[in-house]
Amino acid sequence: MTEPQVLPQDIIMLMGGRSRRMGRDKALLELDGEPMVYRILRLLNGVGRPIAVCNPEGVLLPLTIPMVMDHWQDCGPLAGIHAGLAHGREEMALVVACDMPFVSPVLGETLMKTMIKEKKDAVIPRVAGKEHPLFAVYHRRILPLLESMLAEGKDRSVTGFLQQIDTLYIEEVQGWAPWQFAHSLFNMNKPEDYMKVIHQK
Ligand SMILES: Nc1nc2c(ncn2[C@@H]2O[C@H](COP(=O)(O)OP(=O)(O)OP(=O)(O)O)[C@@H](O)[C@H]2O)c(=O)[nH]1
Repeated sequence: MTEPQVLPQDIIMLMGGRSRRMGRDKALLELDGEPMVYRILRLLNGVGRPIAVCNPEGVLLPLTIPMVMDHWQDCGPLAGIHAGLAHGREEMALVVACDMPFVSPVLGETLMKTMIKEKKDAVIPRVAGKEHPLFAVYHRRILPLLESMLAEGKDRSVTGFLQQIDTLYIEEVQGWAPWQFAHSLFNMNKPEDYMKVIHQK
């Protein structure tokens, strides 16, 4: 059997959130008996080299991938992107939130190839005007700006940061219906989102 080709990018799996709205750790939510963190790693197998970015309470599951902590704790996903990029090896990284049950390797590869072709700082999917910066590709050269923004502490929103870098938005994937694009970016914040996924799958 041939091994999947690993593309030259890191995969930064964000799992350092507090899951307050969900009421329990989103990384551990199960679908068909499989915790989300394992599911995402399986779905994205071959798309890059994964790294998990956690909080100090850590992960209650054994992971065979490198795990790092945020340098700025409780500062949200932007701090997780920073930690992942700082520990990454490659020039680019695909960021993925741990609460996205339908992530697509095809979209991951499309974002990366677009990044290589267009030479941007970030390539972000956008569906019906809504940005999805937590399934997106970022270039390592954004690190210094990211660090100064986190250190300054005024605006730690990912969307605020995207306005300061050279960001390209992609609004379709060749050969995909719009619903497929939206579906692959669905994320779960509240128990009702999780219930919807369980009942609709
Ligand atoms: N490393 C890291 N990841 C984070 C942090 N905050 C959120 N995330 C991750 O970012 C993704 C989206 O998280 P959110 O839903 O915005 O935040 P959350 O804290 O998990 O959930 P809420 O408490 O309900 O807002 C998930 O994968 C989280 O694990 C953080 O401070 N550090």
